[in-house]
Amino acid sequence: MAPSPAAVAAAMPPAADPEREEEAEQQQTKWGAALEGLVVGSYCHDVLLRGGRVVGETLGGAAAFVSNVLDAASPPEASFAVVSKVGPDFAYASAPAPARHPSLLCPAPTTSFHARFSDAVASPAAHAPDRQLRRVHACDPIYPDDLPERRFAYGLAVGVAGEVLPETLERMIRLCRAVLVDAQALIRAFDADGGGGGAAVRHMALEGTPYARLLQRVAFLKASSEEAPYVGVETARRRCCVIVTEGRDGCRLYWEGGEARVAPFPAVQVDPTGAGDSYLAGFAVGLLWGLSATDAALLGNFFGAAAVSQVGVPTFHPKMLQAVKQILEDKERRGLCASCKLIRQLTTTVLIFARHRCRLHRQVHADLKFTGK
Ligand SMILES: Nc1ncnc2c1ncn2[C@@H]1O[C@H](COP(=O)(O)OP(=O)(O)O)[C@@H](O)[C@H]1O
Ligand SMILES: O=P([O-])([O-])O[C@@H]1[C@@H](O)[C@H](O)[C@@H](O)[C@H](O)[C@@H]1O
Repeated sequence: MAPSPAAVAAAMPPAADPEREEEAEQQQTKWGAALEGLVVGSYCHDVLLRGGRVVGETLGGAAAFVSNVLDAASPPEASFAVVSKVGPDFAYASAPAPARHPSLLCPAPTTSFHARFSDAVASPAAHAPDRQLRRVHACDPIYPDDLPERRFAYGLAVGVAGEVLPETLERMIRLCRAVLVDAQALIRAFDADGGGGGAAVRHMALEGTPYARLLQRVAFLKASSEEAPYVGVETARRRCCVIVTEGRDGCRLYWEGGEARVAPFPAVQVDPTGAGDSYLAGFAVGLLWGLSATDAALLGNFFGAAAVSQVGVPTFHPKMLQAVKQILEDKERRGLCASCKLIRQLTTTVLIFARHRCRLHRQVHADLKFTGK
């Protein structure tokens, strides 16, 4: 029987609790000197197109969005390493939105995607696919030997172009105490170049892949509502806790014997790219701060909403981050764990910073000449 989300969340080591120092020390001896995470997945180049016209070119790849949130909101004692591969053409090693965590350099070109957005003003259905992806270049896969030879507190398998091989995921599971996986790393297939500029991205059933047998050793599997049918939620929830993100409707958690819906935060969607990635990182950060899985999902929704409010890898206002960290620290110190309180506090933060975000939108729009939805 799959463990409950509470049991799985407990597998993820929260930041130091002074009352549990001895236990923390023992865990650290077993799982490495620090509360260190391992992020595996390649950075990429994203080209955003609307009506056949390029409206934005940005740093992409789940690893970029994930490390952005981990850098911004992890507890002070938590760190992480990124294993990512890029080619000599990689454009964002020192650009204004840099890939701060170094990557392994390969002779192959950097993975790149073209995302085609429809001209529709707004999609009427919350779960309708909002973009068509084509993979234009694929860098080398990440092999088990590319991973550092040490233990990690947690791992995030966040490939975008099939680069996290089954044997690499297996190695992550061995090295990390708890592994969180984005389904997009496991179920993407790439149709041969049909002449339309790259390979169309489609999905295959998880059950038919070599990753399926590893699921029972994974803590959390996150899928978007578009990916969920390919994951097979009813089968997967018997092996691990499954999170289905539902765009502007928030998300749902499924485990064997239960499920929970977690409410979204308000956002003005500018560019949906990176919402799922930022969600997963926010969720992991929540667990590191010692939140329950459903409260951590709330933090996932918070960072997912922040991601859609900007083009490319989002910039967070330092005061907003300070406010969020204060909420998380208070919760830790005073043991406040009621979701409704967390919702109230985070919603207030969203509203306070909405004005700033609007200014930032205008600036980013002007910089990138992105036409918006
Ligand atoms: N328009 C939106 N308004 C508010 N939150 C959003 C919006 N779109 C996405 N999110 C947040 O980001 C999460 C991931 O978005 P989703 O679109 O489901 O994933 P993906 O980017 O993988 O398709 C959602 O669960 C939600 O928390
Ligand atoms: O939008 P999202 O699903 O969270 O994740 C996205 C991937 O699906 C896409 O392949 C990649 O090019 C983007 O940079 C981003 O990582």
